[in-house]
Amino acid sequence: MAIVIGLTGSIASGKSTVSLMFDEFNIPVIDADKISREVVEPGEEAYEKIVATFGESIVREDGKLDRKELGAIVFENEEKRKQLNEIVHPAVRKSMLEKRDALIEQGEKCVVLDIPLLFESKLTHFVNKTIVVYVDEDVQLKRLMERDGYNEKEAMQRIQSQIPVKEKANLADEVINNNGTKFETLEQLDQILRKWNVL
Ligand SMILES: CC(C)(COP(=O)(O)OP(=O)(O)OC[C@H]1O[C@@H](n2cnc3c(N)ncnc32)[C@H](O)[C@@H]1O)[C@@H](O)C(=O)NCCC(=O)NCCS
Ligand SMILES: Nc1ncnc2c1ncn2[C@@H]1O[C@H](COP(=O)(O)OP(=O)(O)OP(=O)(O)O)[C@@H](O)[C@H]1O
Repeated sequence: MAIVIGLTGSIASGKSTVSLMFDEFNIPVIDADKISREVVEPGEEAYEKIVATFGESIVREDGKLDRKELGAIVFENEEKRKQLNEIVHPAVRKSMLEKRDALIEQGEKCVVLDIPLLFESKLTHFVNKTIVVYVDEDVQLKRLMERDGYNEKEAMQRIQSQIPVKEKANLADEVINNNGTKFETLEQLDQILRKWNVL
């Protein structure tokens, strides 16, 4: 029986950082953020729906979505964020499940689904075990502002659009504390995977 791990956390808590560590263990990761970019490429059904809903101002000159502009709209307005989710999420879910099943079919013993909104979207039935990558909110805010160049208001809007990472930690099978160094994070991941007999 393959084990399917749901990797989650809050924005900028360190999911992608932990994802890269799974790569080093040769464990495949299916990345919901990456898929959510693929399913909105021009010509895809979700793309057409987004343009019809949000208007031409969120389309760049090259025809692709202006993600910065769309982000500014949806993180300012909860109703619009929900509308966008309703368009994008079904296609993301379908693709993730197909990829998960194909990897298991190929004989992978462990597959990771990296899903930022695993708990918000109630997708825990997609996985057998959950890991939350936790950081204190001050560390999260600082890393988010540094990584994406948001001001404090923009960063806080994004943090507050999700269930607080502290609450997510209570829902997880295992928690990785990513306040420290990346090496300390790797050590915690290594321990969890040994405990689950994945390594
Ligand atoms: C709003 C969009 C255009 C902004 O794009 P941008 O390139 O700036 O950000 P990116 O997609 O890399 O997301 C960065 C992080 O923001 C958070 N986030 C993204 N979308 C959402 C959302 N709808 N609600 C809450 N948090 C979100 C996640 O933690 C994600 O890891 C984009 O995030 C989007 O299309 N979101 C809707 C789809 C979605 O929910 N994706 C997240 C997981 S499937
Ligand atoms: N232990 C750490 N020490 C220092 N910086 C870190 C650490 N972990 C992550 N970072 C940095 O913090 C930022 C956020 O991390 P990362 O991109 O992995 O978060 P994420 O949870 O994948 O974010 P998102 O939800 O936006 O996809 C990045 O710039 C990353 O390099």
